[in-house]
Amino acid sequence: MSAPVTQTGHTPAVDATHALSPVPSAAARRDQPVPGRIRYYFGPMACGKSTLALQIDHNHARQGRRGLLLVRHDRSGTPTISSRIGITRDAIEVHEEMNIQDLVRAQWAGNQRVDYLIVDEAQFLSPCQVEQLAELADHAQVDVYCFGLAIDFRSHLFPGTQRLVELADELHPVQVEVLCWCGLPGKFNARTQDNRILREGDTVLVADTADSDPGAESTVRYQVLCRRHYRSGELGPQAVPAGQLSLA
Ligand SMILES: Nc1ncnc2c1ncn2[C@@H]1O[C@H](COP(=O)(O)OP(=O)(O)O)[C@@H](O)[C@H]1O
Ligand SMILES: Cc1cn([C@H]2C[C@H](O)[C@@H](COP(=O)(O)O)O2)c(=O)[nH]c1=O
Repeated sequence: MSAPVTQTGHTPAVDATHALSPVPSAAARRDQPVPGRIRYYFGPMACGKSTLALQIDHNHARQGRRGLLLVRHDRSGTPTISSRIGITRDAIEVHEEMNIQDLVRAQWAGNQRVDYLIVDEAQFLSPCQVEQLAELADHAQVDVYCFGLAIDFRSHLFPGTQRLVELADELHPVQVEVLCWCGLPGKFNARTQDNRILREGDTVLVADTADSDPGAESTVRYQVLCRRHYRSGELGPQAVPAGQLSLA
């Protein structure tokens, strides 16, 4: 790009500070509260999101930080964050109309500080509730840890996930791979019934990857697949035995 030319035809001396307004000095910045960070940990079903949520809460709480555990539609049907690895904690159910800022304000009113929020099944938050998390991070310095699915059974972003992807400071794919029956890493959460993939239906349908009642007919469940097998609809030879390790 060439330098601007003035009306008199002279090229002005380049002023490196010309275009941008100055950021505050380091000393001035010390007076500014640092905003909280929003982190979104995402991955397919059963990759370990709830386990990670409880681990992060544990590590913060043991250092004296105060957090709130939030969840929407846990598989257990109760307001808990429940990990398939066996650990479970009570949580606050985020109802559809709940204002998360009001929830935190109610804690403040009871003289309880809130340093961080852990939100499991965050894909089910409304975009408006994600905005409320951003407000808490920016104006109340609350750190926000969200855990959830990226895509629904039709392979589209959940609305809550979309807003989180747009607003979060950090996006973290969970590292533990869930394998498709063919051995490739799976990313797609297929909704299945009677050994075939369902492509139509409500976005929200709480169910597990394991067959809760293998004897029963027509159980809706989920199966994690690679893209090729999600698109072709091939569910593999048969269900793989659920647990390889005993938690006894
Ligand atoms: N019996 C087991 N032995 C060891 N690890 C297990 C067992 N059952 C489940 N897990 C681990 O727990 C993960 C599922 O954790 P969970 O937090 O419930 O997942 P998500 O919240 O992503 O659905 C599995 O991917 C696996 O790594
Ligand atoms: C893909 C998909 C999933 N769900 C539900 C099914 C489970 O109850 C949760 C995900 O639980 P996990 O902790 O990640 O295993 O979400 C849904 O309602 N709609 C969907 O499209």
